[in-house]
Amino acid sequence: MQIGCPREIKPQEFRVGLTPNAAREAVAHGHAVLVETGAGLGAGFDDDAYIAAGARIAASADEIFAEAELVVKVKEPLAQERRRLREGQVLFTYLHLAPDPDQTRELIDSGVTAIAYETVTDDRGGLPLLAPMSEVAGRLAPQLGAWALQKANGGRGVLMGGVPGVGPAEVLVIGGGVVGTHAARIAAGMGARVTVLDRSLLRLRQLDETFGAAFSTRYSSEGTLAELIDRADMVVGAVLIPGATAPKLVRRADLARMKPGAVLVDVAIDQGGCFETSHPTTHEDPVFSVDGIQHYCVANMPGAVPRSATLALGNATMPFLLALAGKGWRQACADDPHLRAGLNVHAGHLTCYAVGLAQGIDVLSPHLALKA
Ligand SMILES: NC(=O)C1=CN([C@@H]2O[C@H](COP(=O)(O)OP(=O)(O)OC[C@H]3O[C@@H](n4cnc5c(N)ncnc54)[C@H](O)[C@@H]3O)[C@@H](O)[C@H]2O)C=CC1
Ligand SMILES: CC(=O)C(=O)O
Ligand SMILES: [Mg+2]
Repeated sequence: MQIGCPREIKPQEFRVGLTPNAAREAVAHGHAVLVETGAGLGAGFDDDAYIAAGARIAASADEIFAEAELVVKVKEPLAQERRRLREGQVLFTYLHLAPDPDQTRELIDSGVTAIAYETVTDDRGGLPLLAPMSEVAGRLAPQLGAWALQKANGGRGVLMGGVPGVGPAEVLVIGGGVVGTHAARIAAGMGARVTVLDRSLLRLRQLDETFGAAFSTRYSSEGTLAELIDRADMVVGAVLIPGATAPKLVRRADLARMKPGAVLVDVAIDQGGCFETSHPTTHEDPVFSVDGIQHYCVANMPGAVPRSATLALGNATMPFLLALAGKGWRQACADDPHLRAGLNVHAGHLTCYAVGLAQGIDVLSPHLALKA
């Protein structure tokens, strides 16, 4: 199969969908690989690394979209990329469709078959293609939040770990999944006093058993949130209902009760955000203030560390990429219900229930899509 990997064009996005290692593996399995010139540069992979892996280099994204049967990317296609997609082509990337009606409509209209990394599942209830980027974003969240807490950056001027005689920052993490766990670990490691909220008692038990006294856990409810938000110097939003728009857990009225200059890091912004006052920002201009509360809402946080993030993503996507290229999407999705859970759009139909629910659009069951 012809696999194509364009350069990412989202502002400040330096990750790449295919590592030279993955290209080498695909070529070894008999596939042809076409990579846009310069696609890997931001992650530290030059064209020669891809050529050495057996790939060809394309001069433009147009060539990739025209030739590739399977397009592999990192971020959702932007409008100019969506215009190049066509029926019969398979797109394998993050999509985050629930909060994005324009993208949803244009992907449906294009006829493409789109498999979203973030809704592929595994047999332990996890999201194996979201997890590596959640690990990265979770570890970045306290580091970036600490930057936003600095006075010169508009924050409250609180040091995460405090100093002898002065208490540490209070960090509240809402959602104890992959992002939340990694954020809590790093914030606690920086010396902050950390509390993690989740609605899953099982998850809270696992965190307690694994991390002991490094941070506290509380059951997530409106009451607990109301109690803890007033004290927080930093709140990390890390909830997820897979595929769906994030629930709004902190309302604008709640900001008035918070400490002036406190920081909200809304990692869940790619699913619409879990703070009512959030809107997506970019690495170029990551922070804005509402009612004196700092908001960090970058929707592609791992793009800040493209080398680490590309390697981590490439490790996770490789087996699915090889299955899609080796068997074709239809057989690969028929054989693997977890990959099938990633199918979001096919031949003019939406095929993801959570997105359909969010946008009020009819959904074709992924099972039926295999026959369409
Ligand atoms: N901004 C960015 O660059 C990135 C954003 N993300 C996003 O971060 C979010 C979290 O991802 P993961 O940690 O991988 O998900 P996950 O599924 O591992 O964890 C989500 C947790 O939220 C909990 N939860 C759901 N509703 C809740 C509520 N009302 N109160 C408290 N907890 C609640 C769930 O029980 C679960 O433990 C997702 O929206 C994901 O797309 C992930 C990577 C990068
Ligand atoms: C998960 C995601 O959206 C990202 O890594 O940018
Ligand atoms: Mg994102």
